[in-house]
Amino acid sequence: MSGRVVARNGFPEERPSRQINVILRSSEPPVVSQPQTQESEGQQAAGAKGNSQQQNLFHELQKELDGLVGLDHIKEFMFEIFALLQIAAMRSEAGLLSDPQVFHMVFKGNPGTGKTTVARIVAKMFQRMGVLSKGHLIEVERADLVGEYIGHTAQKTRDLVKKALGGILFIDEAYSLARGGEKDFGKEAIDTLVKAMEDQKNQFILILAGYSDEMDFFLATNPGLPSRFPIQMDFPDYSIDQLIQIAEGMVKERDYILMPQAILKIKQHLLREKCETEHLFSNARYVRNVIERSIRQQAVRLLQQYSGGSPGKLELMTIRTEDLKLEKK
Ligand SMILES: Nc1ncnc2c1ncn2[C@@H]1O[C@H](COP(=O)(O)OP(=O)(O)OP(=O)(O)O)[C@@H](O)[C@H]1O
Repeated sequence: MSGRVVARNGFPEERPSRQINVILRSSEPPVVSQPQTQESEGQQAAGAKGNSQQQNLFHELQKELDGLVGLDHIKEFMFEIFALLQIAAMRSEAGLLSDPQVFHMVFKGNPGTGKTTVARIVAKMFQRMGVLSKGHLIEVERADLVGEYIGHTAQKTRDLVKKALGGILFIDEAYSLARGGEKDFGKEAIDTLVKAMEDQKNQFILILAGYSDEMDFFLATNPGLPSRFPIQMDFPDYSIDQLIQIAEGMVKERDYILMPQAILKIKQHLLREKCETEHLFSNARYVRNVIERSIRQQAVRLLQQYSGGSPGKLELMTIRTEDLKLEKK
């Protein structure tokens, strides 16, 4: 057994007990540090400081990912990549081959299941791990890629790929590019993207996102595509308990608290709403809207209740059942 402390999601804890240091750089794969006998003490100290800053940034992202409710398979996947890159560095130190992998992905799931949030974190983590040079996310949809005349689409798409270099190009509802068939300009966008994946290999990551069934159909009807996207991730709907956990996390990070009766009321409402709207239910985004609306209602209530005076700190933090406006919008 190694002495590494492994967190719940599989990543090493912040202070690993083993002796190997991982250097996380912005444009190269992580490398394993070796004792540098010729380096001056000053250089070593500066290097160690930079390395520990990089590691801290990486651990912050790791915490952000771990802080997301559920999504265990995605947390495990990120650890796989982390392990792969460390071992790749060790292999090249040992003179062994370590081919770069293809990281283009398909994210499948209903609205509000965390696809964009995860993509944003993955972009930054990949930058820290040396897979991407910048780690930004460019989020687009059909209208951003498709133009109005022949040649316009290819130009628009190439411009967006250029913007995404060093980061992730995230295409929401990617299947809408295929909706008009062969004659539609969407086809031109797909062809341009495929060409960019060849020409700018390893310079950006493409993530196609959308509803599961539509994504499956899109991939099945474009036979050239599936093999270009070796990583497919499912984002399942959150359970009611997970949605409540998400709600509690959202109020906590905004310095509010939900009264137990308010939690119960949200729970009952979510059960009803989820059942009625099925795959249109927007999961964590729905919860976020409920919370933000309640915060506005609480402000109105407090202003009316304390006209002239100021509510105490606890009152400023508390969201009560009367602050929840949960009727259909
Ligand atoms: N697991 C989670 N834990 C905490 N918050 C979450 C989680 N998943 C999503 N959220 C929050 O829900 C909101 C919507 O998430 P996000 O935009 O990532 O969903 P999406 O799947 O990309 O939706 P869409 O497909 O409609 O664009 C964001 O505020 C995000 O922070």
